[in-house]
Amino acid sequence: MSAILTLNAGSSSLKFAVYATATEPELLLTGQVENLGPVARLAVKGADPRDIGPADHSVAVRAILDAAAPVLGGHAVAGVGHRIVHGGKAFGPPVRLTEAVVAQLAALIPLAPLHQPHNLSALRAAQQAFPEAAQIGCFDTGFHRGHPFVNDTFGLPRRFYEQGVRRYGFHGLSYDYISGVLARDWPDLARGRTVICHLGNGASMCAVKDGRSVGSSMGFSALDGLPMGTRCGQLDPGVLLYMLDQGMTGDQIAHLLYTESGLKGLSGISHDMRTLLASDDPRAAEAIDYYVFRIRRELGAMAAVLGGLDGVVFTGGIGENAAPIRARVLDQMGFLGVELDAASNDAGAVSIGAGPVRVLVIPTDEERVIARAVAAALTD
Ligand SMILES: Nc1ncnc2c1ncn2[C@@H]1O[C@H](COP(=O)(O)OP(=O)(O)O)[C@@H](O)[C@H]1O
Ligand SMILES: CC(=O)OP(=O)(O)O
Ligand SMILES: [Mg+2]
Repeated sequence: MSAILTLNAGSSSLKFAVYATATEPELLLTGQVENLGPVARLAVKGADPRDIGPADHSVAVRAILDAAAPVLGGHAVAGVGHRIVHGGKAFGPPVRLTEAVVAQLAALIPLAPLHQPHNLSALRAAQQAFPEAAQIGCFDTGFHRGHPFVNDTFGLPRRFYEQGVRRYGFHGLSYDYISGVLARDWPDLARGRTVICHLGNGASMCAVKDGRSVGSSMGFSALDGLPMGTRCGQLDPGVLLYMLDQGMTGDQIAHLLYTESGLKGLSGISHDMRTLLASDDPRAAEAIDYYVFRIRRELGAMAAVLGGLDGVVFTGGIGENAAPIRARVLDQMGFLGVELDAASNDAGAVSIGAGPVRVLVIPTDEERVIARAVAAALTD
């Protein structure tokens, strides 16, 4: 029996899964190295999490290959599926990661510096470990490639659009997975108008109509839209001009916007929502206030884009686990038909709405979307 390995490098975690190859791959093992940085943790399902000390993405890949070895031992790895955050203008559906493709993807590193280099270094590690396996790239931007022009463009001279300066949108593997769950379990909703809130360390929202993305809060890079763990979210471009005028270099600005901003920058305490929720420091409260405010604003904007709302879905580390954040996001949203059932929300139920708009909490599974793509590629 052959196996599929998936590698999903996020900004704060490296998630993996091992499947037995089948059209609907059968999960054998899943886990992640989380909290990448000075005290990273390896959490493999079914085992106690353990601290692995300082770990960047490359240390994490090695820890994952070690952790997966006992399960992989009995199976030949036929394919490795990689989450690739940015596919740019050229890539939508999954592709084989040939050297020519990798060269094009490497050119997109400046557009997703927290992800793209790690996605590609995970590929190199996997090529070394499994030289016979098919290496398949699955793009976070893919789900959004059919965006209508108005949500794909900026108000810049046309040549920038032609060059690829577009609102790509990200977290597409997550939105693809959630849309699949809706189609299976809530078919009426899948045909309707839904806002999916992917609230993880990176965060975005997607307006989905009849199963297709018609708008995303993230744009050209994974900086736009909502404030995130360490990223700023939507910013007046005049602020960038001000920073340049103050003598900051492009690299300094990039570092500030990607790694020193968002919840971390506003609170001065942590990028981690768990820490902020547990803190009684007023700066933590203000960071959360801004986070919630921006999600609410985007929800209203997306309801307008969709021409109404049939469903709201929460997913991602914060969306799935932080009941108080969900409650605050949906407070006083009755004018949109959104009411929260507080008891279901606190109990961690799947369906937490009380009004006409269905409100759901659905754990995302980007790995499964990747594994399905690998399985399909293996039969081509
Ligand atoms: N119980 C919880 N309450 C609040 N926030 C949580 C909880 N569990 C996880 N989180 C948040 O989820 C974030 C990680 O989300 P995740 O989707 O796994 O991240 P990534 O973007 O790296 O894929 C963490 O930064 C943490 O703030
Ligand atoms: C695109 C992005 O922000 O991804 P993540 O949430 O995994 O950091
Ligand atoms: Mg993620």
